[in-house]
Amino acid sequence: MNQQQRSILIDLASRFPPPSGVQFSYGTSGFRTDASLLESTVFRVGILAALRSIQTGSVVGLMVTASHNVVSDNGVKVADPSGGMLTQRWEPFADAIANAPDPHSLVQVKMLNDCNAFLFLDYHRFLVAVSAMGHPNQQRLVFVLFCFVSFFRFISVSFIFNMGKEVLLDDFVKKENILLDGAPSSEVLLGRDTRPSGKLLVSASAQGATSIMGTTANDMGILTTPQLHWMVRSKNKGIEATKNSYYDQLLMSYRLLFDCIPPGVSDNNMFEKLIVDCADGVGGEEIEKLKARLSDLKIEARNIGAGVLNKGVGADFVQKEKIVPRGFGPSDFGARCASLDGDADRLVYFYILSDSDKIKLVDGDKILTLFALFIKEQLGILNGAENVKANNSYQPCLGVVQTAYANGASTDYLKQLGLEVVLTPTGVKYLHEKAAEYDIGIYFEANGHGTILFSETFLCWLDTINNDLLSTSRGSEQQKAALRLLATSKLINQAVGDALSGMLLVEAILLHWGWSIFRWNELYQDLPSRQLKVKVIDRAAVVTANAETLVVKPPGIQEAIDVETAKYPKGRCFIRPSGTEDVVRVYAEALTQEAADDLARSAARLVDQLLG
Ligand SMILES: CC(=O)N[C@H]1[C@@H](OP(=O)(O)O)O[C@H](CO)[C@@H](O)[C@@H]1O
Ligand SMILES: [Mg+2]
Repeated sequence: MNQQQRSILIDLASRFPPPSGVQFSYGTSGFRTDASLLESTVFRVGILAALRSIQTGSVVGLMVTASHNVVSDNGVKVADPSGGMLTQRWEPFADAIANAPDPHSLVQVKMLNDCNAFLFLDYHRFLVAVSAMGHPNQQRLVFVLFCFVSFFRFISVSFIFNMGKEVLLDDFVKKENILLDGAPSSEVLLGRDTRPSGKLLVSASAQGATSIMGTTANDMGILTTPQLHWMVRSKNKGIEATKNSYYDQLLMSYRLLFDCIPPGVSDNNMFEKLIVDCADGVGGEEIEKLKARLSDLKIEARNIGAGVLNKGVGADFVQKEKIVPRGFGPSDFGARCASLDGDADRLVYFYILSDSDKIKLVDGDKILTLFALFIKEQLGILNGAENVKANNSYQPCLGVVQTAYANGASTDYLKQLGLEVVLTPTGVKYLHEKAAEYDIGIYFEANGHGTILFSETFLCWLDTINNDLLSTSRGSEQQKAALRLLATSKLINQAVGDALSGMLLVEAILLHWGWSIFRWNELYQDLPSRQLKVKVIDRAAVVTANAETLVVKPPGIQEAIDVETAKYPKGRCFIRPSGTEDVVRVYAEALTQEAADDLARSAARLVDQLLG
């Protein structure tokens, strides 16, 4: 980093001093906290995004959102050039840059100032000594001695103080081989959800990004988190990256799936409207845009922005509380309903049970199961095709990825279908990475965040098969199966979980089989479960292993949980530190709701006794 860049950066950074006494950590989903504490962090994440863009020679995204958190919170996360989450390798740097104590510590060796302080002390001593002497020879001697001592002190102090000290940005740039001088132009796409604090924070992040010379910050305005990820991915593939092109792609592929519905499928479900709770977040406005262009699906959007974001509404509320969200009531009994979260990257379905505020939740696990059944069916049809039999050297591998929060009944059901099911730690960065190892990888968190990833190899193979079938048996079920899979790969967001695209795929699959939400929900019965959270002094004291199903630290707690769990038939229980809140989460599952509640409460008590 040259001197000019250094001074621009220090000057800008000093306008965004970090709050005192706050330690930031790039958690499950970037940095998240009270919005008033975040200006310096988003500025610095802007710098990080610019450096990542320079390193990869690609467009990088920066999203200002706190998803399902309360409206006064905000957050920031980076989308890598693939459209996925920031590479985990850069997370320690994200922590370091967010926690650097002052602007100078980003680019300068602060310790030189300490050396100067030592020299000042010497100079002061020198003046005192000289003024006490009468003879000029004595004064000269003291002067020479002063010069010697100061010189050696400067050398040794500089050496000792700077030994092992790092200049954060310079060191990182060197280590990651980022060529700042003469680098090709770099670009960061910025986006935000509807939080009132978002505008100011985006402006700070833009200043951070452009403080790195040659970087352009392109503000995409208010959009859903998955839209920003989709735009980053598209732009890097040379595809137009606008909201319009996003909707074009979604609607075109939905239409293709609609046109491929097998003949004779019951249309019971077809004309019933879908009611969507938009969490009073960004999904509200976006779903209105989608609706305006959708002729084959009736959608009624509620909680589209007039109420308080995420308050008694949204996917997180519905999934955790299992009660009707604000704006819904007994008159909606029997309707097919869905909930998005504040930034529209989570989706759950539900229906209202009669005479109560209770709902039947159709969660991320059920969405995953629906997708898995559909893909499996299409692959089965395709395997029956002569062209595929003739070219059977390639067998696409389908894998399913869940976390420990997946309901045990869903995992059992998926395994019974003969599918390979893998568990990863919580956080889509882990699930996404694992799913990308398959030809077709389906991942979902129980809370409704997930997608289907298709490998390039599989898509090339599918394209060839589809072209062959087009010439030999156009319009056959086999050719339609190939087309359905191709359309699904375009409809479902390949960058990240996306409530809007996920919702269209759910709707297309329900239509494909003529299923109601009740039929879908009957695939398997969820085991009763309970989630609790416990406030602790230091959540980092809890260390887990085996995809968060075992506690390694503090010692003794896992054994105690095991003793409690053994008391309940089909009992399962685990604890883990949250990555987005200052709590330890407790999850329990058992044969009855009462048992699940008891087990969760006993585990929460253990956590409280040991760590509270
Ligand atoms: C139990 C639960 O729902 N945890 C959520 C929540 O993470 P925690 O680390 O549990 O706070 O927020 C994450 C980001 O949205 C999401 O990926 C994750 O699934
Ligand atoms: Mg979200």
